[in-house]
Amino acid sequence: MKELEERIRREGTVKQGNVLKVDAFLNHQCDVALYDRMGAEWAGHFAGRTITKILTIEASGIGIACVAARHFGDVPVVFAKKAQSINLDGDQYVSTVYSFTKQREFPVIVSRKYLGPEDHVLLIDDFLANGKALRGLIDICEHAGATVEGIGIAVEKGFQGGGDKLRAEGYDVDSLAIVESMDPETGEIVFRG
Ligand SMILES: O=P(O)(O)OC[C@H]1O[C@H](OP(=O)(O)OP(=O)(O)O)[C@H](O)[C@@H]1O
Ligand SMILES: O=c1[nH]c(=O)c2nc[nH]c2[nH]1
Repeated sequence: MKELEERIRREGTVKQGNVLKVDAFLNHQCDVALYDRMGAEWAGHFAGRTITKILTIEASGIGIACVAARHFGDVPVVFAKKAQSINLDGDQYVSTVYSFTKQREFPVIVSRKYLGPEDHVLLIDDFLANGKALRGLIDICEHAGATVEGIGIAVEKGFQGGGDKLRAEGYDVDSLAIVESMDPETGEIVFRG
């Protein structure tokens, strides 16, 4: 998606430790009109697939997934929680995810009420790096007996390999911008062609 690539070039900054900071529009301050155009792109890519639910993971995926849902017939959006809460009751699917930005493991929890074998799921997230977050969500779908129809990602860091491993396993991963390399010294960002 050219618009997203240009926005990353214009407003993104490359940090040490393979971190791309795009919090001016994607995952801190939110450009909702951009989210809407991203949702339209995924709707085009996944047209023809039956999607009954969108699944994402807190925190940064939630806003993007909710706007995307408007392009998939307003299907419900479920987000995996990263902490137990007195607000979570009943039976849960639980997995574990190593957080790239927080550098520690979190439980990922989805109530059994909101995901089941009848569901055809689109996974949505802001970033795909090593693929840990998606592995947690896929694990939860497997526990639920739900079908993963596809994966929509805003920014994939291709050089970290998580996306290509998932593609090799047969998942339909649609990343709107794939960063092939980025240099914290010069700030240069190269996208996959
Ligand atoms: O492919 P991966 O290596 O798993 O990296 C991608 C994940 O990392 C971020 O989550 P994180 O827990 O760092 O922060 P968040 O609370 O901003 O979502 C991002 O939102 C993705 O969920
Ligand atoms: O803002 C972010 N920048 C990143 O480089 C990244 N990788 C995973 N998750 C991320 N979030």
